[in-house]
Amino acid sequence: CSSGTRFPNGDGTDGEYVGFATLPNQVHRKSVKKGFDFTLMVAGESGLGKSTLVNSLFLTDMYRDRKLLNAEERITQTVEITKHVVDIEEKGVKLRLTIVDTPGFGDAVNNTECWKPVADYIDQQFEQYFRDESGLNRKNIQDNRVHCCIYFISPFGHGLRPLDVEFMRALHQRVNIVPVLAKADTLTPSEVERMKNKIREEIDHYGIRIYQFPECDSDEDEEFKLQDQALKESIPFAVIGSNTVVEAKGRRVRGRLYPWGIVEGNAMGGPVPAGTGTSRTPSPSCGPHAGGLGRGAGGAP
Ligand SMILES: Nc1nc2c(ncn2[C@@H]2O[C@H](COP(=O)(O)OP(=O)(O)OP(=O)(O)O)[C@@H](O)[C@H]2O)c(=O)[nH]1
Repeated sequence: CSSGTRFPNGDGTDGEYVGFATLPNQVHRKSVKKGFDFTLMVAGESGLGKSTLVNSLFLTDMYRDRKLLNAEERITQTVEITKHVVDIEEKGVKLRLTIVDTPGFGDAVNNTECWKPVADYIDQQFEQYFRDESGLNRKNIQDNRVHCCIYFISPFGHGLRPLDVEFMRALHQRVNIVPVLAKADTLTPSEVERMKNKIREEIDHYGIRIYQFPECDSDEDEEFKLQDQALKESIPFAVIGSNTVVEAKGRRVRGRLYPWGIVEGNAMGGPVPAGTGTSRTPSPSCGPHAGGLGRGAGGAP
């Protein structure tokens, strides 16, 4: 027995079916029309390339308000929590993406509770959303809750620093943390692997709860399952950011130009040998495979 009804068209043919079976379609249509809100936060020690990566991820100059000459110079130190909003549309689906850039910590003489302003900011957004949801006008609530925090870990240490542990432990109950190994172009592939292992061990050891990717559906095909597995195993992702566009083999790419070659900073390319060295570029740099292969036969810095 079905509760649905088929409304006939004017010409006597069967019309649109209306019943609860159409609910998923209705919800889908409504959500697509309304668009989605997503807020991404970047946090971590000062100078690890947070602002740069945000800029390179979205292929835009999110810091154009900073009054300096060009994009590279405009990335100056972030001294307060700043918010940038971009409206993105892909195949008719709208996304209002908010990036929250937080001041890097570690510069001050006393770094005690340096995580506090960030934790307070996240709490305030929750409280605002809760207030809006409890209010009368619930139709047009702006969701500013922080959905994800990309946490930058220094490539220059030997794993997590005490401040990293403190910071992530202060945030892990509040937000989904995705740890990344910053400036991966400064490490060789084996160094990247070693650092990743160390960081994974320490995350476990200190009981830090990072974001867990959802389980893959059992009916997915094998290739997808393997990709999914590789993605999960490559956490913390190694990342490389760049604000400058460089030319490599006739292609203009966002990358970092070194005396021995180019490290491509976008999630797009394969190897782009440049100059006389046999350097290679990681591909893709913003994803799990970013291995930081910047050092070529031309010599390390
Ligand atoms: N080698 C290398 N350098 C990078 C990378 N990303 C950024 N940089 C450089 O690192 C410096 C600091 O970058 P920012 O993006 O300002 O760093 P931040 O983490 O936002 O710094 P704060 O504003 O102090 O929090 C700049 O000179 C960047 O050009 C990277 O992937 N590799």
